[in-house]
Amino acid sequence: MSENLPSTPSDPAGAPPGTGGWVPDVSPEAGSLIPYGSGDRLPAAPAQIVYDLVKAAPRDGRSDTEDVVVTGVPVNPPEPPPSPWALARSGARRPVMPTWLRSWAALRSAARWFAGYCFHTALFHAVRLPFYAAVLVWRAPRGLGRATTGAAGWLTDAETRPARATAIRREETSEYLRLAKLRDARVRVRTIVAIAAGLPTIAAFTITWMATPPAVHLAILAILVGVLGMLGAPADRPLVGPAVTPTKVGRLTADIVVRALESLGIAEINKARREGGGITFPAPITRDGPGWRADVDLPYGVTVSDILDRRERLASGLRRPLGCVWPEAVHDAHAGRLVLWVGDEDMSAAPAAEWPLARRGTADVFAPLPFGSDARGRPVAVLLPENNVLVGSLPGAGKTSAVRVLLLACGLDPTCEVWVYNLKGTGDLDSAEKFAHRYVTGIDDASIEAALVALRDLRAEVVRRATALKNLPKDLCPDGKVTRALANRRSLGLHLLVAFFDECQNLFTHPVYGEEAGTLATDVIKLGRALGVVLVLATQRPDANSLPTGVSSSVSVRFCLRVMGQVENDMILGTSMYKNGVRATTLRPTDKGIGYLVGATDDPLIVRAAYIDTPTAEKVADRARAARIQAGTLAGIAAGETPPEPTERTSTILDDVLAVLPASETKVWSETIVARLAELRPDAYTGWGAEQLTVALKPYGISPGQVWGTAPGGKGANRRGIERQQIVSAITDRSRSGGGG
Ligand SMILES: Nc1ncnc2c1ncn2[C@@H]1O[C@H](COP(=O)(O)OP(=O)(O)OP(=O)(O)O)[C@@H](O)[C@H]1O
Repeated sequence: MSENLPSTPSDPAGAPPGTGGWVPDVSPEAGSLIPYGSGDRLPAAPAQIVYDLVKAAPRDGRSDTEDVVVTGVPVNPPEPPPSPWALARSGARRPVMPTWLRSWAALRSAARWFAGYCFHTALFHAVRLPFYAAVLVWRAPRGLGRATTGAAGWLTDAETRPARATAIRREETSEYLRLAKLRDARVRVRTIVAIAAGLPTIAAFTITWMATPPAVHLAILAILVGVLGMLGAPADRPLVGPAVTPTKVGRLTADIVVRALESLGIAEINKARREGGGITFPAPITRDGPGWRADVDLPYGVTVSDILDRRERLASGLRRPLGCVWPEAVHDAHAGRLVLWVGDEDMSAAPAAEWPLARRGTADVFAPLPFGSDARGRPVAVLLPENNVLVGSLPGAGKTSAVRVLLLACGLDPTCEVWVYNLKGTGDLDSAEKFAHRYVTGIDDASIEAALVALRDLRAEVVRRATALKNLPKDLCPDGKVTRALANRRSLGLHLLVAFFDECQNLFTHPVYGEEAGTLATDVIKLGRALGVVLVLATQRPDANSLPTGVSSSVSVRFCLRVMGQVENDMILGTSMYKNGVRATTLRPTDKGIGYLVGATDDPLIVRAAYIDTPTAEKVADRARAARIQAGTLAGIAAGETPPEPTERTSTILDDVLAVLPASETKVWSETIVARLAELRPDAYTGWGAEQLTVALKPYGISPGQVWGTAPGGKGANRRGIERQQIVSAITDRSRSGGGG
């Protein structure tokens, strides 16, 4: 009904412009709408509550924080409760335990915060102690003066002096005499008290002074000066200031949201507002995590993408830092439904939530792995089985750190086999050496070739797994895919195998290995999904040349940190994402580790990846290694085994094809060659068809032609095949150019 109702134009007759519209009835029969400006009630309608601020926006100098109240019905939360029972029925029950007591992690985090707070406060004041001392000394004479005047005033009953003066002025002799008598009595008593208390005190003080060493004298003097200094403090200038200045974040109200949306300069919004239609609120603005959430229906014709384009202006309109303002589309609603979440704190400035596995615990790679948190501070996890992950951004936005989170999580599951190819050549992922089966870092040809060999091996592994899975009894593998139960049966070799390729553009753009690598990666992504082989690819150059289309279109989980343009955005996040308002282009250079995550949850989500610094990563890797030693699964490079044989690493498709083409055969059918290749290296070539051979040889400029041959039955035929001489020439060229092999 919210969309079907006229927002405002159907004002009751006679309502002056700017006073009509609809606001929700918050009476127990919630759902009815009250036309404001008329005082009439519409019949109750069982519908969604619509908050319409078309004409309620502040144009009359009201402050932002004031509620918009029209005909006595407030639009902005919190609303005066119509009846406690109605409120209780409709309200969400607050959790019995406070959030910080609901898990050990939360409790630890709260305790850490408190300890940090105390430490900071203590340090803050400790540094200022000399200053405090100087101020106290400066104020002590005034304090002494105040103390003396106060004591003299008390002894002489100074407080009744005005009463006596009044009696004298009014010439009330008897009243004056009564007051004077009273004063004399008081002064007498007070003098006796002063002598009785003062003389022993002075005596005790003198004895102590004479009996104690100079250090104690100093302490006594310091205390005296301190007390006098405090007595001498001006009322408006306290000695000690607060160590933490609380950030006061204003409430998000409908007025503020409307004002911000109006300030975006979107013609349709302003036109709709002028005509009395416009912005409605399908739900009250509520607290959601450490911020406010407003659900907004934009005027007809305005889409959420229009708003996302102007996030910066929106932040200005809301008077909040950019990193606090996170507008989102609601993908299962209409294109004009906006969810605006406004955080109390800039996301990039807020401390990142600690990675739950940073200090203790192991992981289960068949369950979602903790990855980071969303803008609202809710944990975000990524499921690896049946997925592949692509991470992309401009240099330095936090790709490797995001990859490291997944890498260490995989390491913490002793059943998970991890291969790491850091083609950036830095030591960012070095901690993985302690538990990974394969670990290579470098940007030289040898490292890139090693990555290619890994992809070949992965492809062969996929083929092996497919056969292994097919041969399993159906009751063990009802869904035809690798499961935790199958992974636990070590002998089957169906555990999860996750291969990480950081800066994978260096592999895919390699003049010799690039094309084959692209084909292999696409195959592995497409075929390995259900077979427990997962690729995690990170690239800082997401364009058509650096990321094969087969790869960019097939990965299912995508994390895009800051990028420059629409092409890169859609390359990483998927086609039309930019158009749909999922724009990593709006992120700022300071938004390190923050990006859009697509595929891990139903809707794209803005996520801050957990940040694991190098010392912590080393400790996590130690735990991962220990867990593997205990489970008996430490293998490969982490167990000191030698990396794959150099012959294997340097052999290429050219060498293998030449190996199966004896000099006696000048031209051979492609199908014959792949059959021989499968015999030569079953692990690498089983399952290959003539098509794959064509793709694999294409980078070397070799394409099949028509070849006359004889089929097994003895019948001659013309089919597609390869000339041996082409292979020989390609190998010669490669050797001349120093291309390896
Ligand atoms: N989640 C995060 N939270 C806070 N800071 C982060 C986060 N991720 C990364 N950073 C910061 O950003 C810096 C760069 O991160 P990282 O090396 O992962 O970027 P990159 O995109 O891989 O860079 P390059 O493209 O050069 O490889 C880190 O040193 C760290 O200071």
